[in-house]
Parts: sequence; structure tokens; C-alpha cells
Amino acid sequence: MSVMSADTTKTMLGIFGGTFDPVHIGHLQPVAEAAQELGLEQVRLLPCHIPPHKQAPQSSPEHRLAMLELACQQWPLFIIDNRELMWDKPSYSIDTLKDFRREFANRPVLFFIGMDSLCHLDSWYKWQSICKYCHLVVCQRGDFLPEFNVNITRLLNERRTTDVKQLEQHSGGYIYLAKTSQIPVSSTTIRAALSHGDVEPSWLPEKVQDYIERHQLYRQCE
Ligand SMILES: Nc1ncnc2c1ncn2[C@@H]1O[C@H](COP(=O)(O)OP(=O)(O)OP(=O)(O)O)[C@@H](O)[C@H]1O
Ligand SMILES: O=C(O)c1ccc[n+]([C@@H]2O[C@H](COP(=O)([O-])O)[C@@H](O)[C@H]2O)c1
Repeated sequence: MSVMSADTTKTMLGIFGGTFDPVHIGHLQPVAEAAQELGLEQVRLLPCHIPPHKQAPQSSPEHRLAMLELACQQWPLFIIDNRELMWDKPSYSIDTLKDFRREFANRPVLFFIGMDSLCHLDSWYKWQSICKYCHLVVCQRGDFLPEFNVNITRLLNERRTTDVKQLEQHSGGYIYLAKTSQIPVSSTTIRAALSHGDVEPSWLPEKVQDYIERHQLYRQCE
């Protein structure tokens, strides 16, 4: 585990990456609950530029950013960090985490991910080094049945903690499974619903839904 040097007073830094195409309640609610469980007052949302493991986003970076800004107005816990959008390359988390480490040398970094991301973590670029640079905080995911393969089982055996102090006292290295609500929604289901004009209003922050309507986004599902 990477132990912090002298600076033990620094507060934990929460970051949450995603394609956010569009941002929805399944992104915001579980992370907000986990942040509260861990005593965080702010979480940075990191919209990715080129998602490493899936098709290019349907909406432009400008639209995705605008929707995130509206979501942040309704959810003041969140602020936007657009560093990945500034880099003209696939958004590999290891690069982003190294960049955070350069900026916040010893500060504990909490990287929020959904349970599906944890289950597929061993397909990420340089996945074995991810926990050198951060803790992972894993949110439950309502539309996904978790199954841990041998790599993830080993990783959890080595790094899982239920002790928040471990997260506070180390800059990275631990995995914390948060007890968050199961919210069975994804951007894919929302894009499909929007293309039929029948999206469930509770899935999206109200202002995001208005924005989508105003700009006629996701009328055609790819
Ligand atoms: N309903 C949900 N509950 C918990 N975590 C979620 C949920 N939806 C997305 N996440 C998490 O949010 C992060 C970013 O996800 P992403 O932007 O890819 O959303 P998505 O809804 O899975 O998108 P898509 O359907 O386009 O693949 C990932 O770590 C993912 O696990
Ligand atoms: O680094 C990787 O190889 C990698 C592979 C898949 C996803 N990620 C990151 O995980 C976060 C959620 O990704 P996604 O694809 O579910 O939107 C986002 O920050 C991605 O950049 C990172």
C-alpha cells in the first residue's frame, strides 16, 4: 500500500469518470450516497474524451459538458473537471490518475466506479497499477449482476477494506465497496427511450431533460 508522507491533514479527493452520454440519476445518486458515507464534500466529474472500451459518444463533448453543468446546478456536491476532454487521446484512467498524482502529491484520491466497472477492471489499460494511484470506491449497480473473475477476486482479497480510516490515511491502494442504492438505469437505456420519445422522467435531472428536449438530442438511437 502507498503510505502518505508528512501531510496527513489533507482531505480526500473524490473523482468520478464517465462518458456521461447523457449523465443520469444512476450516476449521481449512488456516488452522492457513497460520498456521504465517506464524509466527502465534493466530487469531481470527469467526462472522458475517447472512451477506451466503447463506441464514441453520440453527443458532442460540448453537449455532454453542458448537461453535466446543469446536473451540477441541481447536485451541488459535484463539480466538473474537464482535463480528459483536453487530451486528444483515449481516456485511459491510469494517465488521468498519474496527472492527479502530479497535482496532489500525497492526497488520498478516491476514484468512484460502478460495480460493472470493477468486474471488468482487469480489461483496463495497465489495470494492475490503477490502485497505486488511488483508492477505488465501488457503487452498487442496479442493472448489473456482479460476478468476480479470478483477477478481481484476488484484487479484492488483497485490497478490500471496510475501514474509512485506511482510505484517509493512505493516498491509494484500497478498494471500498459502498452500500449504495441500486438504480437500474444506464445511458444506453436512456438513449433508446429518448429515441422513442418515452423516457422515464425520474431517470434524468430535470434541467438535463429540458436541455435534451431543447437541443433534440438522442432522437436517433445508434
Ligand atoms: N445505474 C448505475 N448505478 C451505479 N453506477 C453506474 C450506473 N450507471 C453508470 N454507472 C457507473 O458510472 C460510471 C460511468 O458510466 P457511463 O458514463 O459509462 O454510464 P453508463 O450508463 O454505463 O453508459 P452506457 O450505457 O452508455 O455504457 C461507470 O463507473 C459506471 O459503472
Ligand atoms: O483505462 C482504461 O482502460 C479504462 C477502460 C474503461 C473505462 N475506463 C474509465 O472508467 C470510467 C467509466 O467508463 P465508462 O466506459 O463506463 O464510461 C471512465 O472514467 C473511463 O475513462 C478506463
